[in-house]
Amino acid sequence: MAHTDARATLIDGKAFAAGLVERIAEASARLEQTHGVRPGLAVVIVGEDPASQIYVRNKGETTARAGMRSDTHRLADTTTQADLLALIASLNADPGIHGILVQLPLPAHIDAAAVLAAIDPDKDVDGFHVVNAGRLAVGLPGLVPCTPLGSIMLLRQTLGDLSGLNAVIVGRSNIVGKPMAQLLLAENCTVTVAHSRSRDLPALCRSADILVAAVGRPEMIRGDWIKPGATVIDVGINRVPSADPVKAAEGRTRIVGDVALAEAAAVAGAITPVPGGVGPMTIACLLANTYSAACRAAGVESEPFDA
Ligand SMILES: NC(=O)C1=CN([C@@H]2O[C@H](COP(=O)(O)OP(=O)(O)OC[C@H]3O[C@@H](n4cnc5c(N)ncnc54)[C@H](OP(=O)(O)O)[C@@H]3O)[C@@H](O)[C@H]2O)C=CC1
Ligand SMILES: Nc1nc(=O)c2c([nH]1)NC[C@@H]1CN(c3ccc(C(=O)N[C@@H](CCC(=O)O)C(=O)O)cc3)C=[N+]21
Repeated sequence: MAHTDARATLIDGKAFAAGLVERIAEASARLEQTHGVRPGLAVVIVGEDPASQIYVRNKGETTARAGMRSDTHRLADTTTQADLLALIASLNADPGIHGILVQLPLPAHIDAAAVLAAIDPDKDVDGFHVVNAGRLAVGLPGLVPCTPLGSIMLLRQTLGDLSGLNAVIVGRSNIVGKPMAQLLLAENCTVTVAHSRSRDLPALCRSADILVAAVGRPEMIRGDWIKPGATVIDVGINRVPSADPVKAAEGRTRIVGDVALAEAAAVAGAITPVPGGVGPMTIACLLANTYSAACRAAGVESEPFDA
């Protein structure tokens, strides 16, 4: 994309996601007409974490917009691991449910790894099961984590072919950083994964043609860490006090990314804003994964969405 002035292009993830959800809705309707299968997603949330409640509500609304079935299971934070595993077993066995998402984080008394391992890998629409992580690592088809998948779609839309570009990912979590590295490698990028022990992070970031921030620290990445013209994908979702001190005193909050947006936009070629960037893509990709899991269950080839 041409970089003609000092202002970066804002990558409109919200608009891209809306178009994607529309295409998924059409493909889902065709699947239902031709094979009598309506894609079904089950979301399981344990406890009352307010941020999680927002994601779960957004997912429910978007799933309805796509004409899919969406069941939300709200469990008390005192729920035992055994009860949660029993619910997952029943969802694994339910032919009307093609995707299962267990909202993270789980309460401390529950072993999250054991819970993720209990989900049928073919219904693991988060792509967090070791079988799907393994498939991604060796290049086999499988369910790919939604946030990295959505980020790659935005990069391809912005840059086209990613071959040979230097990509730096800040963050090495199993849900964002590591799968993002696998996907960028598959796109023929030269990939560096940075984390809390990395030395001279600003210099590392300045070497990036593609910079992915998945840290969870509000506005940590500054404008002078960015290579002029680089493409920046800000995955961070951080709740901070409102910029207006009166509202802040009332306890009002706003959401910012891991990148200082105004500074970065003066240097980068293109950048995803927060909100309105990667977040809506995560939800759209969750629906894309649910649709493809439903196709697989029905023995049908899924239609591709990566426009
Ligand atoms: N937009 C969306 O749809 C989604 C957004 N998110 C958001 O993305 C962010 C990251 O999420 P997630 O991957 O789950 O987070 P984790 O907390 O699991 O991982 C954070 C990573 O950042 C690294 N890190 C922490 N501090 C520093 C530092 N000072 N310098 C360099 N690296 C550092 C950590 O390093 P180390 O491994 O060494 O500890 C770790 O690898 C969060 O803001 C989260 O809310 C997450 C999922 C979806
Ligand atoms: N099993 C599991 N899978 C997840 O994918 C998962 C999870 N647990 N736990 C929490 C994180 C975070 N996450 C987000 C999804 C969408 C938005 C989103 O829609 N954001 C919008 C709106 C933000 C707002 O204003 O509320 C935006 O950025 O524009 C944000 C964050 C999924 N996660």
